[in-house]
Amino acid sequence: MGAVAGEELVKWEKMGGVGGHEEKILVLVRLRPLSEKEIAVNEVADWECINDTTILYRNTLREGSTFPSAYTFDRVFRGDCSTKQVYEEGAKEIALSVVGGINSSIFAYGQTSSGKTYTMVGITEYAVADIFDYINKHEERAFVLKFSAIEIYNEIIRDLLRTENTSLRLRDDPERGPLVEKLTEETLRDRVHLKELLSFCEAQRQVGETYLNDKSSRSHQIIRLTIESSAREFMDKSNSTTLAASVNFVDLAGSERASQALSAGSRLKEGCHINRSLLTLGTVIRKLSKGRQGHINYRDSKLTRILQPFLGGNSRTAIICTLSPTRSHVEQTRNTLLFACCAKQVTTKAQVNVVMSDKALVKQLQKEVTRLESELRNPGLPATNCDYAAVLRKKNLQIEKMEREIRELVKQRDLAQSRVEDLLRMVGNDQKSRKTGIDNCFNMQEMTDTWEDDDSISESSSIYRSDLRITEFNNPNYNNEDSESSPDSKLFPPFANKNPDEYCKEVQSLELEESSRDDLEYPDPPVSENGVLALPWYGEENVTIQEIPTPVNEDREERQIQDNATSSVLEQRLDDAQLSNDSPLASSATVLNCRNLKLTRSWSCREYYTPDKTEEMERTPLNSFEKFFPGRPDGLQRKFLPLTYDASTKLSTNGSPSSIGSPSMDELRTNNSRTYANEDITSVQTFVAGMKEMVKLEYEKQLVDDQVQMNYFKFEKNMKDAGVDSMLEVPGSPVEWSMQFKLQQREIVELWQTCNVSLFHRTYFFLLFRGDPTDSIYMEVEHRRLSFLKETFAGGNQSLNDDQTVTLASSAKGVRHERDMLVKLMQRRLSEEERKNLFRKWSIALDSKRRRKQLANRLWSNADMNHVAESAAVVAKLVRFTGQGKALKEMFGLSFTPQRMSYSWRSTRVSLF
Ligand SMILES: Nc1ncnc2c1ncn2[C@@H]1O[C@H](COP(=O)(O)OP(=O)(O)OP(=O)(O)O)[C@@H](O)[C@H]1O
Repeated sequence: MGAVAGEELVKWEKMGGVGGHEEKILVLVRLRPLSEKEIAVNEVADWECINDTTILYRNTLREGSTFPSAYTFDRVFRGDCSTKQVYEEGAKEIALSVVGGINSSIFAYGQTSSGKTYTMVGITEYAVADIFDYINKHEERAFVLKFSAIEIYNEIIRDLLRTENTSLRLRDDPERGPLVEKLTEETLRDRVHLKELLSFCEAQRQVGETYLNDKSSRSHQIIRLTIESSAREFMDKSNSTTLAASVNFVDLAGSERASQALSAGSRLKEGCHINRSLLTLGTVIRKLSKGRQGHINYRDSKLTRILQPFLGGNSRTAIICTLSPTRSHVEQTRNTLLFACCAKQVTTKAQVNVVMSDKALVKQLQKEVTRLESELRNPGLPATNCDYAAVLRKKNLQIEKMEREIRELVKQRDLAQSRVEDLLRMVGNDQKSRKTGIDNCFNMQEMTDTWEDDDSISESSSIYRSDLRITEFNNPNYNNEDSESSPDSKLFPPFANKNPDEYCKEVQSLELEESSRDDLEYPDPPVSENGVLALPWYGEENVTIQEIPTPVNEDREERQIQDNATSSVLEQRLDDAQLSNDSPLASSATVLNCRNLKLTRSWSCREYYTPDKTEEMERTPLNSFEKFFPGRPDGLQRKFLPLTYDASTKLSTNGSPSSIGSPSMDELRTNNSRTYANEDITSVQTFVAGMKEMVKLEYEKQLVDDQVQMNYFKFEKNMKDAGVDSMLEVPGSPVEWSMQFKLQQREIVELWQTCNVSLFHRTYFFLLFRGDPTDSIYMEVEHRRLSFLKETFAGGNQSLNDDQTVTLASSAKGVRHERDMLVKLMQRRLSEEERKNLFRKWSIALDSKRRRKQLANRLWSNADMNHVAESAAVVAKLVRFTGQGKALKEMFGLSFTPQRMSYSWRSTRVSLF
C-alpha cells in the first residue's frame, strides 16, 4: 500500500504536480443485496450488474419504460461484493492521494437504506488503515495527522467531536475556501486514537429509526483527515517544504419519500432538509457536468458550500452511489443513477499542495525585502538580473499600449478621411447630377443594353420609364385616353399624339430599342443582370440597388484626369470661374476643364467624362454656376438655356404637366443677363465659393494625404465661411438629430403635398433618407428646394423645369398621371390576392368600382406620417424600389433650386423624377 501511495505521488508530480491536473470524478455504483426484511415481504430485485461497469434494469421490456435499461460507470459492484473490494478496486487510489499532498474526497450517495453508511464506514476504516501503513513505511518523512468531523443536520453544522449541540458558523476564507469556525481538530497520535474518534463521532451522529432503516442517518457526515508531511532530512533546513492535503469521507443522508419512509414529525422535518440539500447537490452536479457555465448555486445549502472544493476544485473525488435493488425503490434508484451519470461528467483539478516552512517563508520574504530596498535605492536601474525581465515586460507593455494608440489614431484618421470624402462626394455628385442633366453625356447605349436584359430585376425601373412618360406628358396634346387606342401608344403612350416632327427623333431610338419587349407600356430603367440600376451618372459609384459597378466600356483614358496639372492651374481656373461669377456673360472659354485639374481622385470629373456622347452639343456662354462645375471636361459644352433662378421671373408656359422632382442643373439655366435678385442666388454664390474651397481641398488632400483630418476641418471652416455651414453641420447628439430629422421630414412631407411633388420622388426620398446622420445635408437641400418652390408657387410664379415651365397646376397634373400609372402597375405587378389585401388594408370595398384608381388616389394624399409610410411602401412595391444604396442617396445631390434630374438618351430626354 505504501508503495501505491508513493507511486501515486510521483505520478501526480509528473502529471503536473503543483500546477494541477484535470480529471473526471470517479463514479462507482454499489448495489446492495436484498435485506432480510425485503425478502420476507417478497420484494424482487430488479437490478443486476451484468459486468464490472454496467448495471441493468431487468424489467424495462415488461414496463415498456422509456428510461434506459443499462447504465455504465467507472465501476459497478454487485450485491455480493464486499466493502473491501469496493475500496480496493474503486476508492483506494483516490483516498490515498492525500499522502502525496493531494486533496481527495470519497462520497456515498443514495437513497435511504441503500447502504451508504455501511459502505463509508468500511471505506474510511480501510483508507485510514492504508494511510497508517503508508506512514509507517515512510519513516524518512515526518507526518502530522489531524482529524475533524462535522454533521449537517437540518441545515445546522455540528462538531461531531463535541458533545454539546452547538451550531457552528460557516465562513469563506479567501485562501482556504469555506471554513467551519471553531471546529475541533484533533491531532492523531496513532491508529487507536483515530478509531476512538471515529467511534465517538458515530455515537454523536443523528440517527433515527424509519420504516426503511432502523438506523437511518438523519444528517450528512463529513470526516476529514488532514495529513501534512515533510522530509525529515530537510525539516530544520531553510528549504524544507511540507505537503499538506485532506481526505474527506462523506456519508450523505439518504433521500427518502415520506410515503415510503412513513416518516412523520421530526423524521419528516429531517427528511425535508435532507431532500432539499440533496436536490441542491444534484443541481450543482448537473451544472458542473455542463462545464461550469453560468452561476453554480453552491450557496443554496450548507452541504454544497462545504463540499464546493471537492466537487469542482482542488480535489480528486470518487462518488459511490449505493442502490437498493428492490422493485419498490426503482424510481429512487433511477434518480440515483441519473445523479451518477451527471457526476461522471464533472471534472476536478487537483494539485499537490506544497506548504512552505516558516523558515523557508521567512527566508524568501527577506530576499524580497532586499530586492525592494535595492530598487528603492536605484529607482532607475534594475537591481538584479530578474529585474531586467520586469523592465522588459514593462517596456513591452508600453510598446503594446503605444501600438494600440497608433491603431486608434489611424482609425480616427481614416474615419475623418472618409468623412471628408463623403462630403466632397456629396457636393461633387450634386455637380455630377447637374452636369449630367446639362451635358447629356452618359453612355445611354450601355444603359439601353442593360435595361433590355431583364425586367424582373429592375428595381426602380418603372420610375425611370414612367418618368419618361411624365416628361412627355408635358405635351399638351397628349390625351391619355386616346393613347390607349393608338398603336404607338402601346409602346409609348406619351409620345403617341405628339407632333411627329417634334418627337419622331426622340422616340425613334427608344422604339428601336424597345420594340422587342412585351411590356413596353412601362419600360424599366437600365438594370444590369445583377440587378444593378445602371445609371451612369454615378461613375465609380454607379447608381445601384445592391451594388456599385464600374461603368462598362468606360473610356478610361478620356476619363482619366490629368495628373500633371498644378495647384496654380487650379487656382487660376477657380479665379477665372470667380470672375465669371461676377460677369454672367463670361465666355465658355472660362469653363473649368476638369481634365486639366490635377485631381486624380476627382470622381466629380472622370465619372462624367463621356465626350463621345456629347459631341454635337453646342458651346454657349455659361452662367457662373455652370462655370464652376468642375466635372465638365473640355468639349462637353452644350447649349445652355438661361438660368432661371429668380422666383419672381415670369416665364411663358405651355401648360404641360410636370411633377416636381429632384433638382437638376437645367433649372439653373437662366439668361446670362439676368440679375440675381433674390436671396437664393446668394446660396448659389456661396455654394460656388464652397465649391472652390472644395476643389482646393481636394487638391490639397492629394498632396498632403496624412493631413486629411486637418483638411477636413479646413473644409468645414471654408464651407462655413462660404455661408453653407448649416447644411454641413453634423447633427449633434443622436437624440437631437433624431428629433431634428423627424421634424424636418414632417415639414418636407408637407411641402411635397403643397407643391405636388412627384409621388415617385417622394417615395424614393422617403425610403432613402431614414434618419442616418449623413442624411442631414440631403434633408436640408430638399427642404430648401421645396421652400423655394412653395414660395414661387405662392407668388403665382412658375418654375422652369427643363425647357418647360412648371406651375402648381402642371405639377398636380403630373401627379395625376403618376396615379394613372400606378393603377396600371397594380394590375401588372400585383397578384389578385395582393391587390385584394391592399384594398382591404386601405378600406376599399372589394365590390366597389375602379378600386385600383381609388387606391392610387389615396396614396400620398395627406401628410400624416403613418399614411406617408404606407403610401411609400405601396409605391415602392409597385415600382420595385428597394430603397437601398448610398449611391442612390447621392443621386439626389446638393442643389438649391427646384429641378428635375433629367437625362437624355441620344436625342430623347428622359426624366428620372
Ligand atoms: N452491501 C450490503 N451488504 C449487506 N448489507 C447491507 C449492504 N448495504 C447495506 N446493508 C444493510 O442495509 C441496511 C441499511 O444500510 P445503511 O444504513 O448503510 O443505509 P443508508 O443508505 O446509510 O441509509 P440512511 O440513508 O437511511 O442512513 C443496514 O442494515 C445495512 O447493514
